[in-house]
Amino acid sequence: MTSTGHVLVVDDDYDILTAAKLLLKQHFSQVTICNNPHSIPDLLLKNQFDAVMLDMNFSPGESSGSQGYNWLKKILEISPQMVVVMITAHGGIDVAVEAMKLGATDFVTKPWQNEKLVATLTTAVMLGQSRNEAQTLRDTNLLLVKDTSQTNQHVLLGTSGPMQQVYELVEKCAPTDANVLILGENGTGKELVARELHKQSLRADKVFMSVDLGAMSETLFESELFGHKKGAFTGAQQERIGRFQAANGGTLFLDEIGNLPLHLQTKLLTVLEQRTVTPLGSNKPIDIDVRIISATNIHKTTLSQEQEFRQDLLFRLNTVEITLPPLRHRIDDIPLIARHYVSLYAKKYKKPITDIESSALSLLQDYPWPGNVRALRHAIERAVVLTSHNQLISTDFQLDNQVLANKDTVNQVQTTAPVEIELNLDKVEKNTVETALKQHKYNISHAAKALGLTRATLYRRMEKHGL
Ligand SMILES: Nc1ncnc2c1ncn2[C@@H]1O[C@H](COP(=O)(O)OP(=O)(O)OP(=O)(O)O)[C@@H](O)[C@H]1O
Repeated sequence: MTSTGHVLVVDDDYDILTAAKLLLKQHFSQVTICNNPHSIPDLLLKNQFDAVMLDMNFSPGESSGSQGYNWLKKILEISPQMVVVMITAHGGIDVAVEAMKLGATDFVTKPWQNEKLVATLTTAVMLGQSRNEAQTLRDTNLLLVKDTSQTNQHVLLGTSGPMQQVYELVEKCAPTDANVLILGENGTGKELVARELHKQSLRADKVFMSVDLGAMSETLFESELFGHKKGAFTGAQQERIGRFQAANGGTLFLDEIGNLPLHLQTKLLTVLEQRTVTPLGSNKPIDIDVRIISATNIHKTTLSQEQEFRQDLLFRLNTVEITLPPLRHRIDDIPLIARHYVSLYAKKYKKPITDIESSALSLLQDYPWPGNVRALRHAIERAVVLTSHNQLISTDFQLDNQVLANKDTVNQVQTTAPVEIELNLDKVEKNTVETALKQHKYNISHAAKALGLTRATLYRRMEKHGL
């Protein structure tokens, strides 16, 4: 049976080469023979071999094997993953052992037994093919890594004070391997910051893998993250590596970490503590080396409650914490971000739009953007698609008037815990008083009026809550 595979046989004895070719071409799709080892570099450059069969001695009377060692070294220099099988004279076991120390994979003795030679080379070709495949995957991965980190889609924009602080933190902790927890409302750019941390880290040329824990079903959690063996559960028809292993050497971004149920938090904690994963259906732990960046839109106060989130896990995840401010707290960034997406979408939809009018920019700056930068980006995309002007104008934007009318509520809702609704009356009262004070810039008369209280009552409540 012929299997795919390209074999190179190098020997100075032409009879050996002819015999090898006659035998091997019945078993492999291509066999190249060569009687002059000086042609090896050129052959390696011009062909993709899966295995090389290499003689040890190339001069009459020579039996030390030193020529074979030198050509073996040369081959591995040019092609480090090459599988080399040495041909040794009968009794030359010591020489063969030495060659294997230098990187040869196996050896055959002359005169060979046909079946043994074919078996040895079949194993060598299979090993060579999987090494070539792995190399191709590594190269492709490297290209993808470069491609995704350089694309315009992933630029973190903003020059406002709050963003400067974010950049500073990113720059400081990116080159360390510290785990980072990124906090912020939906759409504030948490994933972009995670990518930036990876881009500026020592792992930049390795993979950045993102996992949305919020979207992962509980039943799939373990197999997705830790992988599984064939037959580990009904439906596991193939062995599959998990995200931890796939991200090995690189960065694993665990998005929506706050949505992880408590019992799965325990499993994650074990992996982070032990730095190993055990695929489902296996009992062999695999070492992993990944940097963990996690993110959540859940408020820190909620995360800090033991019944919601394991504090030992939180402690592992937030060696450094980066909080992204909502867009309404950095409205100076809106023109820059808006113009960036205008030009991106104008190009994408091939529309001759050059800019955005200043009145439209003011409108965007006045909008509270509960969906933050993601919502701004979508609004721009929609406007670019629908407009018939060369500059976007206010009426190109279909902003939600209700959100605009309740602008202050957006702030209030988003700055308190967005997911957990506070039910403790005392706390609700404190939050409401605090919000009213902030909204009215600590003008007691206005805040009291908004709350339906007299000034004296408001003062009493402020005192009660230590405000
Ligand atoms: N500072 C920024 N500059 C440019 N684009 C941004 C910025 N922040 C966010 N974006 C864009 O907004 C969108 C949402 O960003 P990202 O996914 O990073 O937010 P997120 O906080 O992780 O959101 P979620 O909490 O919903 O997962 C993306 O399209 C991203 O390109």
